[in-house]
Amino acid sequence: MWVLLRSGYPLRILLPLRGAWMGRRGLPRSLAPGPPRRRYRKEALPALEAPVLPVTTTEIRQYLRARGIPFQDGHSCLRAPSPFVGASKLKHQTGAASFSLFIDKTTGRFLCMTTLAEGSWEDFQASVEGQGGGAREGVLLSEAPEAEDSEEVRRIWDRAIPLWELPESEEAQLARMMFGLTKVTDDTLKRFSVRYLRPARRLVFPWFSPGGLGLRGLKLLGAETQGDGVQYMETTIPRPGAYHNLFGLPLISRRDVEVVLTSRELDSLALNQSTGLPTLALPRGTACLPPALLPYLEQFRRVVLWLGNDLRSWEAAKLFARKLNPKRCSLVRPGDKQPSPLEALNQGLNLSRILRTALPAWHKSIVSFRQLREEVLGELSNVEQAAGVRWSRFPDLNRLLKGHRKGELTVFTGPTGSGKTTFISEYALDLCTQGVNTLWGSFEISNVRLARVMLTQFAVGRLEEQLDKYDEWADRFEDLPLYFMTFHGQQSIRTVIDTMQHAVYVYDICHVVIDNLQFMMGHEQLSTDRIAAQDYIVGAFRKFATDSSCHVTLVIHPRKEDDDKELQTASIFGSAKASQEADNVLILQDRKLVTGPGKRYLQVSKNRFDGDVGVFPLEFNKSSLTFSIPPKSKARLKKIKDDNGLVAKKPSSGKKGAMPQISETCSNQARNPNQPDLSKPSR
Ligand SMILES: Nc1ncnc2c1ncn2[C@@H]1O[C@H](COP(=O)(O)OP(=O)(O)OP(=O)(O)O)[C@@H](O)[C@H]1O
Repeated sequence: MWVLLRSGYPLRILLPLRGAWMGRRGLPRSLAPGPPRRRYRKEALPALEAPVLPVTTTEIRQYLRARGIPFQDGHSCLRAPSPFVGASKLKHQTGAASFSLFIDKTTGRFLCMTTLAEGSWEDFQASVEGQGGGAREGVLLSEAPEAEDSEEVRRIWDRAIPLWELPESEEAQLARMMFGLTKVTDDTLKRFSVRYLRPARRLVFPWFSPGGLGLRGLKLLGAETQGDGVQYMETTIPRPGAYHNLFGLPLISRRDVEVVLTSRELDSLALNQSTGLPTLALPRGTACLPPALLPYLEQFRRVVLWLGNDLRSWEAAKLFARKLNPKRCSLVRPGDKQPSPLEALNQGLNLSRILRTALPAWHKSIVSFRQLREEVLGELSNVEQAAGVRWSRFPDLNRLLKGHRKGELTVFTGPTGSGKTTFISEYALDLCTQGVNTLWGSFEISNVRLARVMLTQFAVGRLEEQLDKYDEWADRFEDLPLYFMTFHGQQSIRTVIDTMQHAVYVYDICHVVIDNLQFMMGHEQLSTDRIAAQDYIVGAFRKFATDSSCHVTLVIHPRKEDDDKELQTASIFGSAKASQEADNVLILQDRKLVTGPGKRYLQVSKNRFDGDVGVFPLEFNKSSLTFSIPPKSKARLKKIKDDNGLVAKKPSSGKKGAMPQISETCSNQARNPNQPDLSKPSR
């Protein structure tokens, strides 16, 4: 089901389907709603062919002033009287309550807190100008819970019971141990209305509609021991993309001016119990902070983010603070003495004291080492995490690049028709399956074709021969945090960057793939114009990557060279700017060193992170369209050039004309325990 967002931006999202989730995610079939069902909803609105220019805060203000609508400036939203509240009701609202419409300063999307009507900036304008009938009913484009979901929610909620009411105390003890709740009191569980679903052994966290309008959804949490630790599994109704529960909201009073944000419901329980402070848990943890939640956080003058105990949580906290307005945010830094709130409670630490160590998120333009020293220590003591997300299908890429890091620019090139799109699709899919929110800009091939390639790679096999499995794979695929720009053909760089910025704000995108740069070059005839245009575009992507803390992978065609020559960094079309600006340069080589049909090798010719460069072979599998080498055939990996098996440090990488550096062997590499079994779905 492809639903177009009416945001004015050419973005399409893949929405996960419901129906199959229960059995699939481990709940007993007795509770599952039967066989997978597909429900198609008509597209809310026709596709927008031409992208609409994004709205700015200044334009929103000007519009409100021109229409005589009073407004107040907030942290991330503007507040105004809601046109969706009837005149009679409005009369009863006084003070701040009468300004119940929240307009997101970045996107112009609005939410009326009284009627829960929501929509885009264009919808708001249409309503003000007397054409917005739908919004007045409070259902405009809002995700009203579907009847089937409501039934499911009700059925599960009714079957779940409070933990302390479990008849067998042994069972209750076991459940508390599994979820680390031994120190969380019944009182706390009661306050937050947490229940337990016995047959599925899941904790159940409710999502109540604001204003006491009933139960809107649920999150079910399972726990399994894994080695020394516990692995948690989450399921939400509705699906994650529509599950906008700020857990703990009913306990917040209008007068609260401080809040602690956590990434898990369990952490909120621990924090609230030991500090008595208002706490809210984000619905999807560190994965994203949907702007739809921002209006609910406007009332707080101070927001403390305590998201977890790893570097990823720390990165997420910094990103979320940008959206919330860094000036009101403080961040609890992960560390030995500062684990997650629940762990802190269980270790008998003083949570209030930890909160007092929270660092301000806002930095002046000039900082001293004093402000950076903790951050540097964090990176040094978490070397693995600082190296980024590791590929599960490409251990050789991990060996050379160490991982995929935010804020970097990767330039990728290879001969025409060599399989660049096919490779980069699998490289990005691999990261996406590990929770890296990804945005694709495919200007050459249509999104349908690209999605087909990706789905084949995801399923690691030809789906045309097993259409009965299509729904199962497509359902899993839809759950990935994957978005596509709907551009096709030539586009202006400004429009593309605007769309990327919008996607970072709305979907917390961490990786953008642009295939390929030539589609932003316009129609300059002279080669000097073309080179200048390319330099400008590369500079714009570089700046975006740094400013947005987002990784950009940019495909660039090589310049025309002799067919039998290998490509090098200098073969990238244009001046040396692309390779200078890039943090990583990857080249898909298809000649000379490896021969035979389907054989390619990937060369890392620049690596700014730690300088390791080298090459490794890729074997194309025509039926699954994958390049990743199945673990079993690793022994077949060839030593390509290097005689001593050492990794070369970059002597001249990134410089014009740099030659491929010494390669390395990779035959006996241990399998990453996190690497999914490619014969099975990864989730
Ligand atoms: N190693 C390979 N061996 C044989 N066929 C391949 C290989 N890699 C990709 N292909 C196939 O070749 C075709 C072109 O691949 P792809 O579009 O990925 O190339 P590209 O380098 O991106 O092309 P372009 O230069 O036009 O952008 C696809 O049908 C793909 O399945």
